[in-house]
Amino acid sequence: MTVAVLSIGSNIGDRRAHLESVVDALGERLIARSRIYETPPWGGVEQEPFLNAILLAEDSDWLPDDWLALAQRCEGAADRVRDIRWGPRTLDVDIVTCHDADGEIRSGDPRLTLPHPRAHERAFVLVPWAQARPGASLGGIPVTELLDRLPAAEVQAVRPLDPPRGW
Ligand SMILES: Nc1ncnc2c1ncn2[C@@H]1O[C@H](COP(=O)(O)OP(=O)(O)OP(=O)(O)O)[C@@H](O)[C@H]1O
Ligand SMILES: Nc1nc2c(c(=O)[nH]1)N=C(CO)CN2
Repeated sequence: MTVAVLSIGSNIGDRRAHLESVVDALGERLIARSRIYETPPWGGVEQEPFLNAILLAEDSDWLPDDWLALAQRCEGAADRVRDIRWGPRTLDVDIVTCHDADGEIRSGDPRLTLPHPRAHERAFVLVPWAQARPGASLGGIPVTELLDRLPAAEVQAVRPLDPPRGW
């Protein structure tokens, strides 16, 4: 059994529909989801704002590779093209972390690095995650503490869409 924390983001086309497509693909695996946040682009590329959210999902048989395969299927279905690193995209699905019965799974494999090596420095990941799971931690450090380490302006710029409309 594994539980995965998925970060989903979109800044091209029908951003909300792209996020919803991952909820649909997860089906009964979905166990929790954050609200949807509008977030300034992270990573230095000038582009439109993103919508971001965090999804938590569970499967009794799946291994980390199965979560990556689902992420890549969803990106493919959204006609995701890989061009500029950290550039605009219809849909980005990252595996932030994955737990099994023994705890947080660690992997240095570049095809699937766990926990995600940049998640701890991204307010667009940490803010929704803390909202969906107030006690969450990453690499043994509480998400709220990771947030305290980021510039306050970056954290404050991650704003929930208003009104929530079901999310
Ligand atoms: N934890 C992970 N989650 C998702 N993809 C990962 C992970 N670790 C490694 N990868 C690999 O990273 C590759 C590039 O992913 P992608 O193009 O989505 O990167 P990116 O979103 O531009 O950047 P970032 O990884 O910083 O979010 C994927 O092909 C995938 O195999
Ligand atoms: N705010 C925000 N910025 C990003 C995002 C994202 O999902 N949200 N994804 C990126 C792709 O790697 C690059 N920058």
